[in-house]
Amino acid sequence: MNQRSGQGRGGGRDDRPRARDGRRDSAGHQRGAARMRGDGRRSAAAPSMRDRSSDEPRAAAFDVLVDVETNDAYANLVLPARLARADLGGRDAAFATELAYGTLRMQGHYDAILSECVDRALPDIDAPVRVALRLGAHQLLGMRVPAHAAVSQTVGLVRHKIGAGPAQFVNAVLRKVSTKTADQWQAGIAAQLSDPVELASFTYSHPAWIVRALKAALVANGRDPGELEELLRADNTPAPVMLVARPGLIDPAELLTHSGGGRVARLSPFAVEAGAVPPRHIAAVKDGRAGVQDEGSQLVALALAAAPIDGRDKRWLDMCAGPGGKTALLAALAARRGARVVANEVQPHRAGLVRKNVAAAAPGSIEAVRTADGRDIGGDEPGSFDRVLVDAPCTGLGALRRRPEARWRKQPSDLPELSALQRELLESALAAVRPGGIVAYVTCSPHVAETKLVVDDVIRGRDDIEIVDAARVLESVVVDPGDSRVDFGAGPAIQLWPHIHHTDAMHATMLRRLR
Ligand SMILES: C[S@@+](CC[C@H](N)C(=O)[O-])C[C@H]1O[C@@H](n2cnc3c(N)ncnc32)[C@H](O)[C@@H]1O
Repeated sequence: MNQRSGQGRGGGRDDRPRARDGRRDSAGHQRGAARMRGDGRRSAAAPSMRDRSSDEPRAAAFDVLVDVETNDAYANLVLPARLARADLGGRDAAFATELAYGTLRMQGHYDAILSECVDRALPDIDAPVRVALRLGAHQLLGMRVPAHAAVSQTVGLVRHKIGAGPAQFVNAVLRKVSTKTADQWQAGIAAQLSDPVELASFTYSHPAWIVRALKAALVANGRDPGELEELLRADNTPAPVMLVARPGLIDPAELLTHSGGGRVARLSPFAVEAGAVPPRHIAAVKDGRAGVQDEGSQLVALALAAAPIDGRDKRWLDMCAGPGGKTALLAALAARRGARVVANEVQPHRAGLVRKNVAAAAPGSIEAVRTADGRDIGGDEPGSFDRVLVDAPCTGLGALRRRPEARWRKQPSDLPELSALQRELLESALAAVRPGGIVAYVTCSPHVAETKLVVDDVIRGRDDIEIVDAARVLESVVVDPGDSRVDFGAGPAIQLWPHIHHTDAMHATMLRRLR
């Protein structure tokens, strides 16, 4: 799906757009389809952004998109650097961010539309030209940029960055795109799709395998599969930047005063929604008393610390710690009760990031930051830890709101290797924890193959492991149990959802080792 291409003349390079086949002009137009998809966040393109003459934000977005497309770059890493290089701030930075992130999120949707307007398979078009077409399509269909500005500015960009021939081609294709509204394109292509998964995939711009996986995850967690569209829409909605005020180091109220108009969050007692001040400019973030951390990540760490255990509670292990967001929160919690954290990370540079993240940790709350394979710890140090966090490497399908390109990069073929590693890490954690101690198995993915199936496989046939009702533990740590988002399901596992909890879709299963 979304590669409805290659139907044209094929072969030689021809920069003229294909004549439209006229199949869909009168299809029943679905009113409000673009709004329904949650794409583009039109409000991000406020009137002040509608007719910009400056090319700089578009140039920045284009460079980021080319980098992501051709070098597998991460938009959330390259965009801030590119904005800084161009000295873009305020509305220009917001415009460039919406251009880049919105284009990436809705890429599959736009590719399906663009494929109707060109005479060759999209992958056969040079990457920078393909990227420019998507960028233009986003302005035309997902933002309130007037058509003439969207086309002329994008064409000017292509002329400057690539050349006159490609500029002509982009001009012709974008003019064709602009002949229909977003709702008309939606209705026309939707009319050709009878499979509900393919339809959702096109409408909400998610690969079909992810649509299927998210639906299966909703069902496996006792939720109504009818929530799927809401979930897909939430994935297309930019997530607020969340900060954590690390307990004992800074109060949320104080952090709030430095963040320029944010607000305290409703679930994690340590979360603050960032205001106008970029986190990198907040002193407490720079020195490690606070950090950028999704509320869901805070909640699973808080739940691990809150789970009741009998006896000693002195030594905690964070087995997959890099870059150290949860380590820093755990260390702050451990310091309050005289416990110490061992942070482990297999990649040396990520272990370095853990050290940076715990720079402000209370003396003694970090026993060590190690660089080692977590799979060896259970064998090397059996029964040594009272609490163990396995924040396992995963597909990250729970954080699609924050990583706009991730959905196009992940493949179902990633799963077998990842889930094998996840099993081994969990087995090691269950060996490393002492009898009576607790392991939290955490993923930033709700995929059943990375969550329930991993846990089921690892504990199958074992009578020395008890599953803890983590959902009830979580209820005990949230700031306002009366909040409508406090719906953590029947348990025992925690599964958070962007469309319910407004967090990343973090999963946590808690296991107690009985002997
Ligand atoms: C989901 S991330 C952890 C995020 C981290 N807990 C945080 O909150 O900042 C998973 C981490 O596991 C690390 N990792 C992968 N394989 C590992 C292994 N065999 N042993 C230890 N760490 C591993 C990855 O390098 C990555 O840094």
